[in-house]
Amino acid sequence: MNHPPAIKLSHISKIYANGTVALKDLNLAIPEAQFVSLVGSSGCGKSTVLRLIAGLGQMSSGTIDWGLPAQARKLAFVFQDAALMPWANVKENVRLPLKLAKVAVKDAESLVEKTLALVGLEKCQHSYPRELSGGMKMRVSIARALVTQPNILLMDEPFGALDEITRSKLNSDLLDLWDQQRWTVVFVTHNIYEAVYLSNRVLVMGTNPGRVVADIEIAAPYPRNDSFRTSSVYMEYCREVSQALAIAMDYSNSI
Ligand SMILES: Nc1ncnc2c1ncn2[C@@H]1O[C@H](COP(=O)(O)OP(=O)(O)OP(=O)(O)O)[C@@H](O)[C@H]1O
Repeated sequence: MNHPPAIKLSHISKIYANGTVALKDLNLAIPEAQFVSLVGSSGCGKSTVLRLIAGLGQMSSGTIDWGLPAQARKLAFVFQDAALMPWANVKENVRLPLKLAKVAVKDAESLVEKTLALVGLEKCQHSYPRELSGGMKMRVSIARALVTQPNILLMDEPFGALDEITRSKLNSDLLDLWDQQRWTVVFVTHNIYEAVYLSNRVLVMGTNPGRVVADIEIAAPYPRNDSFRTSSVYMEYCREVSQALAIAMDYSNSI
């Protein structure tokens, strides 16, 4: 049976108030439970796409259609900056969205505990953000998104500020979680290696105006692990994405 896509963007354009044409006639269909990365040079409109999907801003034209009706759709957003509340400990930070959504205390408690365990934060649940490394802060930020039990996860360069080893560990942990939970993920990154490692599909965007110029399926099976990272198949996909990116940049520079 053919399911409708979880998210379908049709003929999306976005012109900001200052006249910047961030997106023009962007079309994109993301099936349910797919892990999709958006890569592209700075300013090509990756974050704009995520923000429009999240409903944070209005499109100038075009439509977004959803596989799930509004009441069943649960989106969560993870930003590069973990933006934790400094006065609250890890557990309180993770509980915050449930508090805002007025979830009953007992239900919230069990959801928070389950989520802390899921992302490996039980041991530091009483720590404050100032006591955490960048990687741990990002785990808290991911936990704060997952505690709402999303079915669509939007991630805007979540690991962009982390060192390579921490990024690589968080990539593996995120993929393990996705394997269990199968949210639909739209992941923005500048890092080709990260995009190929994580994704079912890598979409390369071109600039001026922002649009999708290449749609590359990463057909390697999951679960993926370090042996995938060191395989020739992986390197071949990285090369393919890198070439598509170079073509997109050349084209953008020539117009
Ligand atoms: N609020 C805004 N007002 C005016 N222009 C904006 C606004 N937000 C983004 N832009 C412009 O729209 C274009 C796309 O921006 P966007 O942040 O979506 O790109 P990006 O690909 O995510 O960039 P980066 O990789 O640097 O984060 C850029 O030219 C940017 O300067």
